Amino acid sequence: MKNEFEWIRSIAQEEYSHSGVVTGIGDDAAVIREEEGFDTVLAVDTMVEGIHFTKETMPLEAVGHKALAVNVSDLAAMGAVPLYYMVSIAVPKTGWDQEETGRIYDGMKKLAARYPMDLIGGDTVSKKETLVLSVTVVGRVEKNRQLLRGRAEAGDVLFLTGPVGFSARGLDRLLREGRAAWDEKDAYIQAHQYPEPHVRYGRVFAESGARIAANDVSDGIGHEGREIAEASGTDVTIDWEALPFVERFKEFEEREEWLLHGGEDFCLIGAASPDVFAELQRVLKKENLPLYKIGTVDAGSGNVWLRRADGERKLLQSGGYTHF
Ligand SMILES: Nc1ncnc2c1ncn2[C@@H]1O[C@H](COP(=O)(O)OP(=O)(O)OP(=O)(O)O)[C@@H](O)[C@H]1O
Ligand SMILES: Cc1ncc(C[n+]2csc(CCOP(=O)(O)O)c2C)c(N)n1
Ligand SMILES: [Mg+2]
Ligand SMILES: [Mg+2]
Ligand SMILES: [Mg+2]
Repeated sequence: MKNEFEWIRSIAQEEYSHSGVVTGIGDDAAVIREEEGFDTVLAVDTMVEGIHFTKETMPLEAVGHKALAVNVSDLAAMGAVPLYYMVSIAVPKTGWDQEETGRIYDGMKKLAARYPMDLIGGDTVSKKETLVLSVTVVGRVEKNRQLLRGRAEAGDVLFLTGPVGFSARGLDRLLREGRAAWDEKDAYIQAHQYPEPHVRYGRVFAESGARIAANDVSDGIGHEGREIAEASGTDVTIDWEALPFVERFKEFEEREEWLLHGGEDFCLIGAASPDVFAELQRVLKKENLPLYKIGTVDAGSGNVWLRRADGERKLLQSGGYTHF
């Protein structure tokens, strides 16, 4: 077994992909240098064993993948390019070994290599009972091009960059069946275990320079739609029948819960004028990236409405996972 310092050396990268790393792992803090013309974007999200995953719902590589992915997703929601990450890991004194924590890092490194992102630091501590993994990410976006939640206006199209409800449907099965449900070919299990952050969408939105509101879907479109509505001083209306793949959920009693409040989907929900939406759809189509119109932004004050095929609207109550 390696001691704490040998272990840190073992997870450190041998070289960095970005020349902006002035000082990486091995000193009191990291030093990075940003280029002219860009703003730095920072986010941190934490995954806690027993709350965000268990050893039955997630392979350890997936825990690493998802801990980084949920953070990259916040960068995507700001239109940023992912560059660097830092990892704080609190490992229980019993029940976890170094081979297992190594697999969490393998999952993070595999995802990081795709962008690429460099691991430039972190922290290692022990604790009782459950593992806690906190990832801080650093990205950059062209000056003043960041995407914000508060940019929606009445008359806008409400859109989604991918399906929702898949992760919640996968989790439902994982909580009942545990490892027996792990299946690389099952889209719902994969959506829960290996969410794909929508970085490319965020970049297309930011590069367009158009007025676009965006938020990533960690807590369900009911919640994220409300955040856009509140920040923009509007209402939003979700058309139930327009939700991507809604027909696959017809037979399930939990369909509203999964699609509207399930969360952990990590696609983007956003708003843009009808003209901008049509142009984005055209540009994204060339890259085989779908963009779904799921509703409208209306004059109002932070409400979320759900509209059925017959046009009937009902106010959507708050839902989704809350920690307090
Ligand atoms: N404990 C905290 N201290 C300081 N700021 C916080 C804290 N928790 C959240 N924030 C800030 O509040 C804002 C919203 O955070 P929140 O975590 O809800 O967003 P998110 O990461 O998009 O959602 P999720 O955590 O569900 O993925 C962000 O600006 C975030 O930095
Ligand atoms: C074992 C297990 N039980 C329940 C869930 C569901 N869950 C946990 S946190 C969260 C919202 C996003 O978290 P945050 O607000 O911290 O971003 C959701 C939907 C899970 N993933 N694993
Ligand atoms: Mg957060
Ligand atoms: Mg977010
Ligand atoms: Mg987040």
